[in-house]
Amino acid sequence: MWRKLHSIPGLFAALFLIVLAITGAILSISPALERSGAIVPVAGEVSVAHLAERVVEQYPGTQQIERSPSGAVIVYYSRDGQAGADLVNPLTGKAIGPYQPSSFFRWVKDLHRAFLQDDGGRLMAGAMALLMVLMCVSGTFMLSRRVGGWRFLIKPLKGAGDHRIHSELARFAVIGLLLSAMTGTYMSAVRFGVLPEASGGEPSFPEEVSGGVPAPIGSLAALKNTDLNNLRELVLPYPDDLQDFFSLSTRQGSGFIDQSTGEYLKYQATPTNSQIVDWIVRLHTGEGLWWLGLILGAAALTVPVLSITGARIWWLRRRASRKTLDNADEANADTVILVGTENNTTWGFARDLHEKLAEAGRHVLSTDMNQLAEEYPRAELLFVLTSTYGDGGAPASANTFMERLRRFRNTSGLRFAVLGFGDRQFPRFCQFAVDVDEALGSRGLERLEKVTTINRQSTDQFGKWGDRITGLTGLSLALTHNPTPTRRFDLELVDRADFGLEIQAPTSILRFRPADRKSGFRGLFGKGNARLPDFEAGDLVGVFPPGDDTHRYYSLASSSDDGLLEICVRKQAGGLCSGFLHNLNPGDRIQGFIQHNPDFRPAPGSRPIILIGAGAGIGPLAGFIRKNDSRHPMYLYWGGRNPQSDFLYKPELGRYLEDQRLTRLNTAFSRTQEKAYVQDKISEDAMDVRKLIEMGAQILVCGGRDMALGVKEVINEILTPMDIDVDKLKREGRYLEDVY
Ligand SMILES: Cc1cc2nc3c(=O)[nH]c(=O)nc-3n(C[C@H](O)[C@H](O)[C@H](O)COP(=O)(O)O)c2cc1C
Repeated sequence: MWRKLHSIPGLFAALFLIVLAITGAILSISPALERSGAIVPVAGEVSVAHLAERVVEQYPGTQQIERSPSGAVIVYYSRDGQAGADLVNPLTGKAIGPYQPSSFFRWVKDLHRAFLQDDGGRLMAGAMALLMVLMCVSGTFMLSRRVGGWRFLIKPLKGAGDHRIHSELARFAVIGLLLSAMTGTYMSAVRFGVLPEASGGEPSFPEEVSGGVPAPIGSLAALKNTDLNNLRELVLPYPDDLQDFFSLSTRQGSGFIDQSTGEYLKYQATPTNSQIVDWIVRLHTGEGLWWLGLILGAAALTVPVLSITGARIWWLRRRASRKTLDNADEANADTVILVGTENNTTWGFARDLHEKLAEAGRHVLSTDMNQLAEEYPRAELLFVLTSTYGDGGAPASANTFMERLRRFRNTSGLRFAVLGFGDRQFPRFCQFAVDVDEALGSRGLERLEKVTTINRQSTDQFGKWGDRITGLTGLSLALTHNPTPTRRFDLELVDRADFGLEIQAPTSILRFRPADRKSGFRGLFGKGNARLPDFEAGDLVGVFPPGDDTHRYYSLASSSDDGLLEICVRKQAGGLCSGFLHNLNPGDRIQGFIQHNPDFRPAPGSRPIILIGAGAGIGPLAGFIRKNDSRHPMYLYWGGRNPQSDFLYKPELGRYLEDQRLTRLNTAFSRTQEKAYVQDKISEDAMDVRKLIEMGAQILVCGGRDMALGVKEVINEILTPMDIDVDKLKREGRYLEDVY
């Protein structure tokens, strides 16, 4: 529901909202500009009487003195029958220059208020402000759901690309946008009479005046008692009319002052409702609050980017999940397909299944696993297609599924089959699918087919699963989905550093730069401009060995900002891809693609980070340290075999210690006298490690599975007195693993 509330009005209103936001941002500068040119005396320094006296000396024909919310003082006068207006210095009453409101700002204001139209435009602007309120609220609800609850709204976000930019910007700007939108809506509602205007701020005209000889303006008590900074406007009496009076308006109230006695003839304090309205207008315009104006302006500037990224997210989601599939509704579906995905490839398989089931006459509903309803009253078949992420965990579109499942009622005797998508390169192959299968079974649903796993999106395995389902249900399903091949780019090896040859653990640090394909015009003219795609240390590069269409993932030790793509690769016995990489010479080329892995990153902030790795697992950890420009406390535990042979990144780590990007380095070597593993070093440092965890430290582990298990065991021992365990830290995002 929140998504619909967010995306439909968003798409419709994007263009109008962009105009409102950009004009709002421009207007937000105006109070700050005015303020920077204004002379503002300190409170108590200048009274209205003092100012009026000076002004009248300079402008004998003064009719009105006005003070703008930013502090500029304007005198309206008549001279030789001509009306004029000057900006004056409030300390001396002398002219600064003629008062000429900027025609550019006036035009921008008209565009902002009414799209340069009359009431129709104003109504549209008001409606847009209301839509913006809706978008801010629905967006905040969506974000809270995405991060797992309101408590986590400010925690570091996962994800990459448009999603990440959209959420980060929205989180930064939402309060400012909401404030502008709510105050704008209010102002519009008052303008069109939907809400009543504030009233009762003006006193009635005085019935009687003293009629005495006018006293010098600087001696009038009511004006002497009013500080200039509270002034809004002072209207002077008509010259030589003894029955006329001063009319004074201040922040606190309005009144009429006798020109002879200098006393108030009538006074009315500003009622609370007028004060509230006044504040609402100031909060919207930033008038008199120039710093707030600039903050609101900065927030408004995010709207064009939010609109573009929002539209792209909507479009990609629509294309990927094709929610426009001929979807049955929850009440009528006889077949339900639930999809768990991080990067949407699983949706491609789900779509094929959906279409084939629909062709076979079923009423099919396909949706994300996180959208599981409380019941599907008519459904007989449930298919769950899900990938696995992180260390055997749920992908993004299924991360609240298990919780939702607890509220699910199986009212129609559903039979289910789970199909897991994963990659055997990861130790917990299709683990989430297995967990979902077990959870559905334990909710009393009948298993149509045992959980099936598909390695690397194999079309062949998918087809075979379809054949089995055909046999079990009698529905003819010739499943044929063939995922689109990933876009690859070329890389050229720049240099390599080799380690571990003497101790039978050949490991190399390989650095690549983007390679030009040198085709077409670019190839003909000069070097071309190949660029690395965006990535961070901890992301993965998928590498294709020649003649093989199956990629292998390697964790990245550099980020694209470094200008090079760096990986650390251990040569596996009989390993096709690692063998190929180890045989490369500078100038040789490979093909790869980037797979983002935002779940494996150090958290921002000042809490300590404990990095733990062994062998080639040091790659991404070294990348994190290299990027530690803010000198975040970082502790590295790393295990190798022999310091003379496989001490990877030794010189770099020395430099990082020196310039404090790395706080402490602890190494363990297993093929020396010491015979120590990394977990032994952690165990020796148990007290220190516990203290760091008590301070909120985050732990990142990278390397082989056995090492990761050993480390987990030791950390669990360290945590015992704290009455927590690694699983709890994992749930809090404080224990991350990149294990292979
Ligand atoms: C960072 C990362 C972690 C992964 N972790 C696992 C895992 O633990 N187990 C597994 O079987 N597959 C794992 N995979 C493989 C994906 O599940 C597999 O590529 C799947 O087809 C992706 O489908 P999706 O794009 O719909 O999410 C991982 C992939 C990546 C990029």
